[in-house]
Amino acid sequence: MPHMTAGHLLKVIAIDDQLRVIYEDNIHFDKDLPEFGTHCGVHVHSDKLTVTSPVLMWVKALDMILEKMKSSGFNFSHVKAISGAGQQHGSVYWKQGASQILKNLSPDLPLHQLLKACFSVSDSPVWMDSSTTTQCLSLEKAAGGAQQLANITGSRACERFTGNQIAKIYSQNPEVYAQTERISVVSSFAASLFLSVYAPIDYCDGSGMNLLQIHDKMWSTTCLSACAPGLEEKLGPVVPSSSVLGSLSPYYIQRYGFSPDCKVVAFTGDNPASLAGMKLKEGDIAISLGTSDTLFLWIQEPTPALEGHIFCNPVDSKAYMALLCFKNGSLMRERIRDDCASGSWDEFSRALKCTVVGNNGNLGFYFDVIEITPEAVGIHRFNRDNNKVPDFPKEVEIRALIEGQFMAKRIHAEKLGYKIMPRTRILATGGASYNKEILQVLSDVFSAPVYTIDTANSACLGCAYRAIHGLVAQTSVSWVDVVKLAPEPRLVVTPTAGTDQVYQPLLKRYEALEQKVLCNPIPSHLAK
Ligand SMILES: Nc1ncnc2c1ncn2[C@@H]1O[C@H](COP(=O)(O)OP(=O)(O)O)[C@@H](O)[C@H]1O
Ligand SMILES: O=C(CO)[C@@H](O)[C@H](O)COP(=O)(O)O
Repeated sequence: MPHMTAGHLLKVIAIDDQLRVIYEDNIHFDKDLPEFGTHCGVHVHSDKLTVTSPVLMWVKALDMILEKMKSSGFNFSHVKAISGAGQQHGSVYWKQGASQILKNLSPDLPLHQLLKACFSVSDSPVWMDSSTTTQCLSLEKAAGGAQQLANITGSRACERFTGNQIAKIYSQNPEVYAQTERISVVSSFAASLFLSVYAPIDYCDGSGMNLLQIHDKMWSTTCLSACAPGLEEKLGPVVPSSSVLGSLSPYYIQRYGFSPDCKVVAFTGDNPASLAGMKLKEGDIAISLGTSDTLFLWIQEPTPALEGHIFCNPVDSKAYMALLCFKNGSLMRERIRDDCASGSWDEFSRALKCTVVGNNGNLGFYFDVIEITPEAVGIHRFNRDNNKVPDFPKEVEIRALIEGQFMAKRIHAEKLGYKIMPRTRILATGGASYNKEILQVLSDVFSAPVYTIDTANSACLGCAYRAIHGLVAQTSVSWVDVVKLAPEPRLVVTPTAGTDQVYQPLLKRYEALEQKVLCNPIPSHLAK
């Protein structure tokens, strides 16, 4: 059961009926599709706030990965269902007439040639974009304030959320908006490619738009009309995340040999998909260390706040998930790795091993790009006396980065009401969860054991499980039954004895220093 997710890679996993992974591969946007000139899959524009990806790059990556599967001899005819995930909040703008082209795809040609003329916006805004502050302010005003908007949609207005991105396109280019017949999020866009008709947005990814009422799962008319006219029609319906959307398009049956019985199950966001892939239980805390770092929890009763987000739950339509997003994740770690560890993860890990827990009181904040949690930018280093210092020795810098990233996660999770208990398990995923030394710091800072699943690619795996769930969700088979054969998370590290005493005072200091960093004005060229 293949399925797709888009970060700076397009990935695929296929599993068999015992939930064993039988195929896994990816396309690296920068390396495999250099003609699009992206860095980490995106273009950062000169204002440093606008961040986009070429939509045709995503389409071509899908062509490439399917061709790779075909040449490796993958048997497409056995696939019963496809589901997938995409980075959250990013959006795709289909031009008037695109639905007709989509319906009549010739199996002789690759998708990127067939769909060339289908998009009214060729560079899709992605989750890293933070250029819509004006639109956020007016949306909060229209909803009766930031908290009120959070009560309705699960989040206060956020620059990257799709409603604000649409509002920006409408206000700057009303003619482009008028030429758009349908707006998809990245996940529903990918599902549309497999269906050859526009796919509905699922409840869960819909909750990352500042447009959906998370309680009754209907579009909010107040929010829609505050963003752009006629928006409901361009967004189409929303559906439960486990819905079967329809059968796979004949294009794939003829070109790759899929079965005509293969179903497409609703696609969703990458973080919700990870929640599914990790078999999260109540009380667990999931930390994804991907391009962005995210922390999420399964919750029953949503209490939206000004910080963090509440999304509908991807596997239980009565439940929710809470999420915190940290923008300076892997790319920040890579930058410090390149500056302080000659570009080698091994050298980076050695530095973590040879430095002491608590870093002798040295603390750092590392935000190359404007951070989401907390809202701050720049690199700020403090010695044990809380004095700002211009630099640290290389090993100290590496530990300060990793300890700082995890202290921020613990502090902000606790602000959301999360309490670390003796039975707390941290489930780690994403590219950096391959790194045991990084996970040891995570375990020490949280004073809790860290588990991983066999693939760091939990979003992809979660969608394979969701594909099976979609097929049986109409019957009485529950999610828990569907994933019962899936391997249990594996214990990787436990907290080093005595570290809690070291981190308790450091966490207090970090929280106080964070306030100082916030107070520093954001440089005017980066001001939101
Ligand atoms: N051994 C490692 N140590 C730390 N980070 C790593 C290691 N291997 C890969 N990574 C990081 O993982 C990131 C990719 O994570 P991934 O979860 O695949 O990304 P995405 O969020 O785009 O799906 C890379 O940017 C890289 O920095
Ligand atoms: O904006 C968020 C969550 O709110 C991000 O987590 C995106 O969903 C992008 O994910 P990655 O590319 O880091 O996987």
